[in-house]
Amino acid sequence: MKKLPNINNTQPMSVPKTPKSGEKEEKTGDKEKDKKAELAKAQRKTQDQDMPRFEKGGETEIKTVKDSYEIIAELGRGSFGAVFSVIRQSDQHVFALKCESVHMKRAMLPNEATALIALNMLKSPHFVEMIDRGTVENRFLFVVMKCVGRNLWDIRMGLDDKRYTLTTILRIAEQTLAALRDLHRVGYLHRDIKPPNFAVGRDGEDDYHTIYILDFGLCRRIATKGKDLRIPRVECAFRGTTRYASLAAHDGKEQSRKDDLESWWYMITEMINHDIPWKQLRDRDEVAKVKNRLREDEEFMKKLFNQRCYPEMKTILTYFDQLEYKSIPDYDYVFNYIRSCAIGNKCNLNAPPDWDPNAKEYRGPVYKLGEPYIVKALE
Ligand SMILES: Nc1ncnc2c1ncn2[C@@H]1O[C@H](COP(=O)(O)OP(=O)(O)OP(=O)(O)O)[C@@H](O)[C@H]1O
Repeated sequence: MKKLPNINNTQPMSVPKTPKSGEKEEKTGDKEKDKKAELAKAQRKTQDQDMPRFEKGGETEIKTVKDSYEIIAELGRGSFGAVFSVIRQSDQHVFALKCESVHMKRAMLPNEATALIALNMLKSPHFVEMIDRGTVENRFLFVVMKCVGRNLWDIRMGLDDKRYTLTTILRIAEQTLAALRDLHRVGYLHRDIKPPNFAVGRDGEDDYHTIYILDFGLCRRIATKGKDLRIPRVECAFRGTTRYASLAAHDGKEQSRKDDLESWWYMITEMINHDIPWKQLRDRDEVAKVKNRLREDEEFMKKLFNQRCYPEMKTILTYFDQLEYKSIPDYDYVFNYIRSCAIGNKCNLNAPPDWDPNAKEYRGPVYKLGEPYIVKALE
């Protein structure tokens, strides 16, 4: 086996402990559950066998018509398959290679690749560039894209007390909001907004303070040429992750831009309060009940925030709740409340983010106000 180069910047990623993304968690009896679990285990085994086997020697290179890529390390493994760091042989640049077994019941990677192509038409600092794609016959599909660093869940789990500072949270809020706005501008919904699906640039690189949006396996195209929004389906299967799912997703309704934003609100709320009241709950209906209580019981919400950012976060949630399926959210309005939260709490916005405490100052992308919703170049 070839000697592998040492890639200092590539950090292995642990599997996030957040609830996993799901499609349809049906309520079934014990026997049926066991049968399903066994089937899933068998399917998982086949999928695992389909993945590149670079560690056992031999399989270190993946070829496409454009180039060839040497596998260096495994970055993550999930329900979909696996992500590896690779070196492009023509120029020795590092990229990430995301693989999905051809034996998946429902292929997600082709959807992700189509979305990435559309996203790359807009030069957003929060999108990773997809540079290549291909198939290894009868085993796996793959896409080659920019390699990023740790995700927002893993970073938090590695901090003292597992807590971000408020300054970092508000920077995260600002960048992830901009990422969502840009995604929606290209005509896509994400439908699985959660901390593991955002990652920062790689340590030591210029973009270490930039946050990227990842994992478009569940995303859905909502806009097409000349048409802003698809007609909503009457009933939809659950898509997303229970902890961060919007109330509409809980109700089996068609999701739209407002639902990604509602998930974003739960994600930021969890960071501000170091917790979320429905964290321990597994039943989706029980989780929805607590999310509803947040709206109905002012004291419950006040207590949750313990004064920190309460007025701003409450205003933002009230605004999201007023939006309809077809509404184009006012992202700048939300950003202004995030900024006012930073000013009210005397945050030093020049401070570096918690994942880079030794940096002189913050150098992430700043939120741009007044971005047109319809992007002319994409029309
Ligand atoms: N471009 C990339 N560069 C570096 N690491 C990446 C990249 N894309 C994904 N990863 C890492 O690989 C892991 C899995 O990736 P991703 O979230 O895309 O897959 P997933 O399994 O579909 O997600 P889920 O956990 O929702 O099932 C994550 O830990 C993520 O941080």
